[in-house]
Amino acid sequence: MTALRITGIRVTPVAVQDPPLLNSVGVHEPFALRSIVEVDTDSGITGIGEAYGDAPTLERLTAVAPALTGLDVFDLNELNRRVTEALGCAVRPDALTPLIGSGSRAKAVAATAAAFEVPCLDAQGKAIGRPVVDLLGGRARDRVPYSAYLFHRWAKHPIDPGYPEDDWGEALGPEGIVEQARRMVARYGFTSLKLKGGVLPPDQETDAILALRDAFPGHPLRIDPNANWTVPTALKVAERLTGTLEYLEDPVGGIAGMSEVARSTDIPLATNMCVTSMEELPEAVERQAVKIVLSDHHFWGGLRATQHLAAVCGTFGLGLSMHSNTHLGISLAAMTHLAAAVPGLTYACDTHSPWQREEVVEPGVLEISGGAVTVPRGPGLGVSIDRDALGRLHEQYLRCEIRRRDDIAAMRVVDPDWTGGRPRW
Ligand SMILES: O=C([O-])C(=O)C[C@H](O)[C@@H](O)C(=O)[O-]
Ligand SMILES: [Mg+2]
Repeated sequence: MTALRITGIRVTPVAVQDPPLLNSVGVHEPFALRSIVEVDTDSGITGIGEAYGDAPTLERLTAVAPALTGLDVFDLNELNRRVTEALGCAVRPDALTPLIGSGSRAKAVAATAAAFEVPCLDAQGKAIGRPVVDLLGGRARDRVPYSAYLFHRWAKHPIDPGYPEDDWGEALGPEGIVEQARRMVARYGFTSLKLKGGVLPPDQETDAILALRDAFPGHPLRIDPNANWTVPTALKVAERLTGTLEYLEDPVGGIAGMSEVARSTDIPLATNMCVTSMEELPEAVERQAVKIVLSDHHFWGGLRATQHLAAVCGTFGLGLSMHSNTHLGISLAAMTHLAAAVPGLTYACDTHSPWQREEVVEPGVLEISGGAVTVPRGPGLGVSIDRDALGRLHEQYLRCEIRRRDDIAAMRVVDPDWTGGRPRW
Protein backbone atom coordinates (compact mmCIF):
# COMPACT_ATOMS: atom_id res chain seq x y z
CA MET A 1 0.00 0.00 0.00
CA THR A 2 1.24 3.47 -0.78
CA ALA A 3 1.86 5.98 1.98
CA LEU A 4 -0.89 8.28 3.17
CA ARG A 5 0.94 11.56 3.60
CA ILE A 6 -0.16 14.52 5.68
CA THR A 7 -0.76 17.61 3.56
CA GLY A 8 -2.07 19.94 6.23
CA ILE A 9 -3.43 20.13 9.77
CA ARG A 10 -6.23 22.30 11.14
CA VAL A 11 -6.53 22.92 14.86
CA THR A 12 -9.84 24.55 15.81
CA PRO A 13 -10.31 25.67 19.41
CA VAL A 14 -13.87 25.36 20.69
CA ALA A 15 -15.67 26.38 23.87
CA VAL A 16 -18.51 24.27 25.24
CA GLN A 17 -21.05 25.22 27.87
CA ASP A 18 -20.04 23.65 31.18
CA PRO A 19 -22.15 23.58 34.36
CA PRO A 20 -20.92 24.83 37.75
CA LEU A 21 -19.41 21.54 38.92
CA LEU A 22 -17.43 21.77 42.14
CA ASN A 23 -14.09 20.13 42.86
CA SER A 24 -11.22 20.40 45.29
CA VAL A 25 -9.70 23.50 43.69
CA GLY A 26 -12.87 25.43 42.89
CA VAL A 27 -15.63 25.32 40.34
CA HIS A 28 -15.90 24.78 36.60
CA GLU A 29 -16.06 27.94 34.54
CA PRO A 30 -19.11 28.51 32.27
CA PHE A 31 -17.14 27.24 29.27
CA ALA A 32 -14.68 24.39 28.89
CA LEU A 33 -12.06 24.50 26.15
CA ARG A 34 -11.24 21.74 23.68
CA SER A 35 -9.48 21.68 20.35
CA ILE A 36 -10.54 19.74 17.31
CA VAL A 37 -7.64 18.44 15.24
CA GLU A 38 -8.12 17.61 11.55
CA VAL A 39 -5.32 15.95 9.63
CA ASP A 40 -5.65 16.13 5.82
CA THR A 41 -3.86 13.62 3.64
CA ASP A 42 -2.89 13.42 -0.01
CA SER A 43 -5.54 10.76 -0.63
CA GLY A 44 -8.34 13.13 0.36
CA ILE A 45 -8.92 11.29 3.66
CA THR A 46 -9.07 13.47 6.76
CA GLY A 47 -8.43 12.06 10.23
CA ILE A 48 -10.01 13.74 13.26
CA GLY A 49 -9.07 14.05 16.93
CA GLU A 50 -9.80 16.07 20.05
CA ALA A 51 -7.44 17.51 22.66
CA TYR A 52 -7.40 20.04 25.48
CA GLY A 53 -8.04 23.57 24.24
CA ASP A 54 -6.17 25.74 26.74
CA ALA A 55 -3.59 28.25 25.44
CA PRO A 56 -0.43 26.21 26.21
CA THR A 57 -1.89 23.15 24.44
CA LEU A 58 -2.88 25.22 21.42
CA GLU A 59 0.58 26.76 21.32
CA ARG A 60 2.13 23.30 21.23
CA LEU A 61 -0.25 21.91 18.63
CA THR A 62 0.28 24.83 16.29
CA ALA A 63 4.05 24.78 16.84
CA VAL A 64 4.29 21.09 15.95
CA ALA A 65 1.72 20.85 13.12
CA PRO A 66 3.98 22.16 10.31
CA ALA A 67 6.65 19.58 11.17
CA LEU A 68 4.18 16.80 10.37
CA THR A 69 3.66 17.74 6.73
CA GLY A 70 4.66 14.82 4.53
CA LEU A 71 4.44 12.28 7.37
CA ASP A 72 2.81 8.95 6.50
CA VAL A 73 -0.10 8.56 8.94
CA PHE A 74 0.92 4.91 9.38
CA ASP A 75 4.35 5.92 10.70
CA LEU A 76 3.47 6.65 14.31
CA ASN A 77 7.01 6.11 15.57
CA GLU A 78 8.13 8.88 13.24
CA LEU A 79 5.21 10.99 14.50
CA ASN A 80 6.54 10.69 18.05
CA ARG A 81 10.08 11.51 16.90
CA ARG A 82 8.92 14.62 15.03
CA VAL A 83 6.77 15.84 17.93
CA THR A 84 9.66 15.44 20.36
CA GLU A 85 12.01 17.28 18.03
CA ALA A 86 9.58 20.05 17.09
CA LEU A 87 8.75 20.83 20.70
CA GLY A 88 12.45 21.11 21.43
CA CYS A 89 13.25 22.41 24.87
CA ALA A 90 10.91 25.36 24.48
CA VAL A 91 8.20 23.45 26.32
CA ARG A 92 7.01 25.17 29.44
CA PRO A 93 6.54 22.35 31.94
CA ASP A 94 3.21 23.68 33.21
CA ALA A 95 0.53 21.42 34.64
CA LEU A 96 -2.32 20.63 32.28
CA THR A 97 -4.66 21.36 35.17
CA PRO A 98 -3.94 21.18 38.89
CA LEU A 99 -6.27 18.15 39.00
CA ILE A 100 -4.18 15.77 36.93
CA GLY A 101 -0.74 15.92 38.46
CA SER A 102 2.29 18.04 37.93
CA GLY A 103 3.60 19.10 34.54
CA SER A 104 6.85 18.07 32.85
CA ARG A 105 8.41 18.22 29.43
CA ALA A 106 7.81 14.51 28.91
CA LYS A 107 4.12 14.99 29.71
CA ALA A 108 3.84 17.92 27.31
CA VAL A 109 5.42 15.79 24.57
CA ALA A 110 3.09 12.88 25.37
CA ALA A 111 -0.03 15.07 25.29
CA THR A 112 1.02 16.67 22.00
CA ALA A 113 1.80 13.33 20.37
CA ALA A 114 -1.58 12.00 21.56
CA ALA A 115 -3.41 14.91 19.92
CA PHE A 116 -1.98 13.93 16.52
CA GLU A 117 -1.89 10.15 16.97
CA VAL A 118 -5.67 9.83 17.21
CA PRO A 119 -6.37 11.60 13.88
CA CYS A 120 -3.61 9.52 12.26
CA LEU A 121 -5.30 6.34 13.51
CA ASP A 122 -8.66 7.66 12.32
CA ALA A 123 -7.17 8.27 8.87
CA GLN A 124 -5.56 4.80 8.86
CA GLY A 125 -8.89 3.20 9.69
CA LYS A 126 -10.70 5.19 7.01
CA ALA A 127 -8.03 4.22 4.45
CA ILE A 128 -8.38 0.48 5.05
CA GLY A 129 -12.06 0.49 5.99
CA ARG A 130 -11.56 -0.77 9.57
CA PRO A 131 -12.46 0.72 12.96
CA VAL A 132 -9.66 2.01 15.19
CA VAL A 133 -10.25 -0.82 17.67
CA ASP A 134 -9.04 -3.25 14.98
CA LEU A 135 -5.84 -1.25 14.53
CA LEU A 136 -5.25 -1.65 18.26
CA GLY A 137 -5.48 -5.42 18.16
CA GLY A 138 -9.23 -5.99 18.04
CA ARG A 139 -12.09 -6.04 20.50
CA ALA A 140 -11.66 -7.49 23.97
CA ARG A 141 -15.22 -6.22 24.47
CA ASP A 142 -17.86 -4.74 22.22
CA ARG A 143 -19.49 -2.56 24.87
CA VAL A 144 -17.40 -0.28 27.05
CA PRO A 145 -18.88 0.42 30.49
CA TYR A 146 -18.75 3.97 31.86
CA SER A 147 -19.38 5.24 35.39
CA ALA A 148 -21.79 7.95 36.51
CA TYR A 149 -19.65 10.96 37.38
CA LEU A 150 -21.47 12.62 40.29
CA PHE A 151 -20.56 16.17 41.25
CA HIS A 152 -21.49 18.52 44.05
CA ARG A 153 -22.72 21.51 42.13
CA TRP A 154 -24.60 24.76 42.12
CA ALA A 155 -27.80 25.21 40.16
CA LYS A 156 -26.24 28.05 38.16
CA HIS A 157 -23.04 29.94 37.57
CA PRO A 158 -22.56 32.98 39.82
CA ILE A 159 -22.19 35.25 36.76
CA ASP A 160 -24.77 34.92 33.99
CA PRO A 161 -22.93 32.95 31.26
CA GLY A 162 -25.38 34.09 28.58
CA TYR A 163 -27.12 30.73 28.20
CA PRO A 164 -29.90 29.09 30.21
CA GLU A 165 -28.87 27.02 33.21
CA ASP A 166 -29.35 23.26 32.89
CA ASP A 167 -32.09 21.45 34.80
CA TRP A 168 -29.93 19.33 37.12
CA GLY A 169 -30.31 21.80 39.98
CA GLU A 170 -28.16 22.09 43.06
CA ALA A 171 -26.46 19.13 44.77
CA LEU A 172 -24.74 20.06 48.01
CA GLY A 173 -25.14 17.07 50.26
CA PRO A 174 -26.09 13.39 50.38
CA GLU A 175 -29.70 13.96 49.33
CA GLY A 176 -28.79 15.98 46.24
CA ILE A 177 -26.09 13.47 45.27
CA VAL A 178 -28.45 10.49 45.58
CA GLU A 179 -31.02 12.36 43.51
CA GLN A 180 -28.41 13.13 40.85
CA ALA A 181 -27.35 9.47 40.83
CA ARG A 182 -30.97 8.35 40.42
CA ARG A 183 -31.32 10.51 37.37
CA MET A 184 -28.01 9.38 35.86
CA VAL A 185 -28.80 5.72 36.48
CA ALA A 186 -32.34 6.01 35.13
CA ARG A 187 -31.23 7.83 32.01
CA TYR A 188 -27.96 6.08 31.18
CA GLY A 189 -28.10 2.79 33.11
CA PHE A 190 -24.77 3.37 34.87
CA THR A 191 -23.66 0.72 37.32
CA SER A 192 -20.46 2.20 38.83
CA LEU A 193 -20.98 5.52 40.59
CA LYS A 194 -18.12 7.96 41.17
CA LEU A 195 -18.45 10.94 43.50
CA LYS A 196 -16.16 13.90 42.93
CA GLY A 197 -15.21 14.76 46.49
CA GLY A 198 -12.89 17.20 48.21
CA VAL A 199 -15.63 19.82 48.19
CA LEU A 200 -17.54 19.45 51.47
CA PRO A 201 -16.19 18.37 54.85
CA PRO A 202 -15.12 14.71 54.53
CA ASP A 203 -17.77 13.45 56.98
CA GLN A 204 -20.53 14.82 54.73
CA GLU A 205 -18.98 13.26 51.66
CA THR A 206 -18.65 9.95 53.50
CA ASP A 207 -22.34 10.24 54.40
CA ALA A 208 -23.10 10.76 50.71
CA ILE A 209 -21.27 7.55 49.79
CA LEU A 210 -23.13 5.63 52.51
CA ALA A 211 -26.41 7.10 51.22
CA LEU A 212 -25.48 5.94 47.70
CA ARG A 213 -24.71 2.47 49.06
CA ASP A 214 -28.16 2.29 50.64
CA ALA A 215 -29.92 3.68 47.57
CA PHE A 216 -27.98 1.58 45.05
CA PRO A 217 -27.06 -1.71 46.71
CA GLY A 218 -24.58 -3.67 44.63
CA HIS A 219 -23.42 -0.70 42.55
CA PRO A 220 -19.62 -0.24 42.70
CA LEU A 221 -18.82 3.11 44.37
CA ARG A 222 -15.80 5.42 44.18
CA ILE A 223 -14.90 8.77 45.71
CA ASP A 224 -12.22 11.15 44.41
CA PRO A 225 -11.30 14.17 46.58
CA ASN A 226 -8.35 15.08 44.32
CA ALA A 227 -5.81 15.16 47.13
CA ASN A 228 -7.79 17.49 49.35
CA TRP A 229 -7.34 15.36 52.48
CA THR A 230 -4.45 14.82 54.85
CA VAL A 231 -3.32 11.28 55.62
CA PRO A 232 -5.16 11.14 59.00
CA THR A 233 -8.37 12.43 57.35
CA ALA A 234 -8.06 9.89 54.54
CA LEU A 235 -7.64 7.10 57.07
CA LYS A 236 -10.69 8.23 59.04
CA VAL A 237 -12.77 8.21 55.86
CA ALA A 238 -11.31 4.86 54.82
CA GLU A 239 -12.31 3.37 58.15
CA ARG A 240 -15.94 4.40 57.63
CA LEU A 241 -15.96 3.24 54.02
CA THR A 242 -14.17 -0.10 54.32
CA GLY A 243 -16.22 -2.70 52.49
CA THR A 244 -18.17 0.00 50.64
CA LEU A 245 -15.79 1.31 47.98
CA GLU A 246 -14.64 -0.21 44.73
CA TYR A 247 -11.67 2.13 45.02
CA LEU A 248 -10.60 5.36 46.71
CA GLU A 249 -9.15 7.83 44.23
CA ASP A 250 -6.35 10.25 45.16
CA PRO A 251 -7.36 10.81 48.79
CA VAL A 252 -4.03 12.59 49.39
CA GLY A 253 -1.33 14.15 47.24
CA GLY A 254 1.97 12.55 46.20
CA ILE A 255 3.32 9.02 46.07
CA ALA A 256 4.66 9.18 49.63
CA GLY A 257 1.28 10.22 51.07
CA MET A 258 -0.63 7.68 48.99
CA SER A 259 1.67 4.89 50.11
CA GLU A 260 1.18 5.91 53.75
CA VAL A 261 -2.60 5.66 53.31
CA ALA A 262 -2.27 2.39 51.36
CA ARG A 263 -0.35 0.79 54.23
CA SER A 264 -3.24 1.30 56.63
CA THR A 265 -6.34 0.47 54.60
CA ASP A 266 -7.64 -2.46 52.63
CA ILE A 267 -9.48 -0.18 50.20
CA PRO A 268 -7.62 -0.17 46.87
CA LEU A 269 -6.23 3.27 46.04
CA ALA A 270 -6.45 4.64 42.51
CA THR A 271 -4.80 7.67 40.94
CA ASN A 272 -4.82 10.10 38.07
CA MET A 273 -2.67 12.55 40.02
CA CYS A 274 0.47 10.95 41.43
CA VAL A 275 1.07 8.62 38.47
CA THR A 276 0.39 10.40 35.19
CA SER A 277 3.47 9.35 33.22
CA MET A 278 5.84 6.39 32.95
CA GLU A 279 8.50 8.32 34.91
CA GLU A 280 6.31 8.17 38.01
CA LEU A 281 5.47 4.48 37.84
CA PRO A 282 8.62 2.85 39.29
CA GLU A 283 8.46 4.75 42.58
CA ALA A 284 4.70 4.18 42.89
CA VAL A 285 5.22 0.44 42.34
CA GLU A 286 8.12 0.26 44.74
CA ARG A 287 6.24 2.08 47.48
CA GLN A 288 2.98 0.25 46.75
CA ALA A 289 1.22 3.60 46.59
CA VAL A 290 -1.64 2.58 44.31
CA LYS A 291 -3.48 -0.50 43.11
CA ILE A 292 -5.19 1.12 40.12
CA VAL A 293 -3.89 3.62 37.57
CA LEU A 294 -6.41 5.80 35.79
CA SER A 295 -5.26 6.01 32.22
CA ASP A 296 -6.12 8.90 29.93
CA HIS A 297 -4.89 8.76 26.36
CA HIS A 298 -4.91 12.58 26.16
CA PHE A 299 -1.94 12.81 28.50
CA TRP A 300 -0.45 9.30 28.50
CA GLY A 301 0.74 9.73 24.90
CA GLY A 302 -2.17 8.36 22.88
CA LEU A 303 -3.99 5.09 22.33
CA ARG A 304 -0.94 2.93 21.69
CA ALA A 305 0.98 4.42 24.62
CA THR A 306 -1.99 3.59 26.85
CA GLN A 307 -1.79 0.00 25.64
CA HIS A 308 1.87 0.00 26.76
CA LEU A 309 0.74 1.39 30.09
CA ALA A 310 -1.79 -1.45 30.35
CA ALA A 311 0.95 -4.01 29.76
CA VAL A 312 3.20 -2.44 32.41
CA CYS A 313 0.32 -2.28 34.90
CA GLY A 314 -0.44 -5.94 34.18
CA THR A 315 3.20 -6.86 34.85
CA PHE A 316 3.11 -5.23 38.28
CA GLY A 317 -0.34 -6.46 39.22
CA LEU A 318 -1.92 -3.01 38.97
CA GLY A 319 -5.48 -2.52 37.79
CA LEU A 320 -6.38 -0.04 35.08
CA SER A 321 -9.28 2.36 34.93
CA MET A 322 -9.84 5.50 32.82
CA HIS A 323 -9.93 9.17 33.80
CA SER A 324 -11.81 11.91 31.98
CA ASN A 325 -12.04 15.67 31.84
CA THR A 326 -14.79 17.68 30.18
CA HIS A 327 -14.78 16.34 26.61
CA LEU A 328 -16.77 15.94 23.43
CA GLY A 329 -17.71 13.02 21.22
CA ILE A 330 -14.44 12.62 19.33
CA SER A 331 -12.70 11.97 22.64
CA LEU A 332 -15.49 9.65 23.75
CA ALA A 333 -15.08 7.67 20.54
CA ALA A 334 -11.31 7.42 21.02
CA MET A 335 -11.73 6.39 24.67
CA THR A 336 -14.25 3.73 23.66
CA HIS A 337 -12.08 2.20 20.90
CA LEU A 338 -9.13 2.16 23.29
CA ALA A 339 -11.00 0.68 26.25
CA ALA A 340 -12.49 -1.98 23.97
CA ALA A 341 -9.00 -3.04 22.89
CA VAL A 342 -7.45 -3.32 26.38
CA PRO A 343 -8.41 -6.64 27.99
CA GLY A 344 -7.12 -5.55 31.42
CA LEU A 345 -9.24 -2.41 31.55
CA THR A 346 -11.86 -4.02 33.70
CA TYR A 347 -13.23 -0.99 35.54
CA ALA A 348 -15.97 1.24 34.13
CA CYS A 349 -14.33 4.32 32.58
CA ASP A 350 -15.01 7.87 33.71
CA THR A 351 -16.80 10.25 31.38
CA HIS A 352 -18.07 13.80 31.79
CA SER A 353 -20.43 13.28 28.80
CA PRO A 354 -23.75 13.53 30.69
CA TRP A 355 -22.77 17.06 31.76
CA GLN A 356 -22.30 18.32 28.21
CA ARG A 357 -25.26 19.74 26.32
CA GLU A 358 -23.28 20.64 23.21
CA GLU A 359 -21.62 18.27 20.79
CA VAL A 360 -19.26 18.45 17.84
CA VAL A 361 -19.98 15.05 16.28
CA GLU A 362 -23.02 14.00 14.27
CA PRO A 363 -25.60 12.35 16.55
CA GLY A 364 -26.60 8.71 16.60
CA VAL A 365 -23.34 6.80 16.99
CA LEU A 366 -22.29 7.31 20.60
CA GLU A 367 -25.15 6.65 22.98
CA ILE A 368 -24.67 5.70 26.61
CA SER A 369 -27.26 3.06 27.41
CA GLY A 370 -27.16 0.21 29.87
CA GLY A 371 -24.18 2.10 31.35
CA ALA A 372 -22.05 1.42 28.28
CA VAL A 373 -21.14 2.69 24.82
CA THR A 374 -21.08 0.27 21.89
CA VAL A 375 -17.82 0.51 19.96
CA PRO A 376 -18.57 2.39 16.73
CA ARG A 377 -18.54 0.07 13.71
CA GLY A 378 -17.64 2.57 10.98
CA PRO A 379 -14.10 3.02 9.67
CA GLY A 380 -11.63 4.94 11.85
CA LEU A 381 -13.20 6.39 14.96
CA GLY A 382 -16.61 5.91 13.34
CA VAL A 383 -17.77 9.44 14.12
CA SER A 384 -17.88 12.52 11.91
CA ILE A 385 -17.75 16.22 12.63
CA ASP A 386 -20.96 18.22 12.50
CA ARG A 387 -19.52 21.22 10.61
CA ASP A 388 -22.26 23.63 11.76
CA ALA A 389 -21.67 22.66 15.37
CA LEU A 390 -17.92 23.06 14.97
CA GLY A 391 -18.44 26.56 13.55
CA ARG A 392 -20.81 27.47 16.39
CA LEU A 393 -18.51 26.18 19.11
CA HIS A 394 -15.54 27.95 17.56
CA GLU A 395 -17.52 31.21 17.49
CA GLN A 396 -18.33 30.60 21.14
CA TYR A 397 -14.60 30.17 21.80
CA LEU A 398 -13.85 33.48 20.10
CA ARG A 399 -16.55 35.24 22.14
CA CYS A 400 -15.74 33.76 25.53
CA GLU A 401 -12.75 35.21 27.26
CA ILE A 402 -11.49 31.98 28.76
CA ARG A 403 -8.15 30.85 27.36
CA ARG A 404 -7.01 28.53 30.10
CA ARG A 405 -8.99 26.47 32.60
CA ASP A 406 -8.96 28.19 35.98
CA ASP A 407 -11.35 26.68 38.53
CA ILE A 408 -9.67 28.69 41.30
CA ALA A 409 -10.44 32.04 39.66
CA ALA A 410 -14.02 30.92 39.00
CA MET A 411 -14.45 30.24 42.72
CA ARG A 412 -12.99 33.64 43.64
CA VAL A 413 -16.04 35.24 42.07
CA VAL A 414 -18.02 34.10 45.12
CA ASP A 415 -15.16 33.88 47.61
CA PRO A 416 -12.48 36.53 46.99
CA ASP A 417 -10.17 34.90 49.56
CA TRP A 418 -10.31 31.47 47.88
CA THR A 419 -6.86 30.01 47.14
CA GLY A 420 -7.77 26.44 46.21
CA GLY A 421 -4.88 25.37 48.45
CA ARG A 422 -4.76 21.69 49.32
CA PRO A 423 -5.08 19.71 51.51
CA ARG A 424 -8.04 21.51 53.01
CA TRP A 425 -9.08 18.82 55.47
O1 LIG B 1 -10.63 12.15 38.18
C1 LIG B 1 -10.26 13.31 38.21
O2 LIG B 1 -9.40 13.65 39.01
C2 LIG B 1 -10.86 14.28 37.30
O3 LIG B 1 -11.80 13.94 36.65
C3 LIG B 1 -10.35 15.64 37.16
C4 LIG B 1 -11.37 16.59 36.59
O4 LIG B 1 -10.73 17.79 36.27
C5 LIG B 1 -12.56 16.82 37.52
O5 LIG B 1 -12.12 16.98 38.82
C6 LIG B 1 -13.38 18.00 37.13
O6 LIG B 1 -13.88 17.99 36.00
O7 LIG B 1 -13.55 18.88 37.96
MG1 LIG C 1 -9.36 11.55 39.80
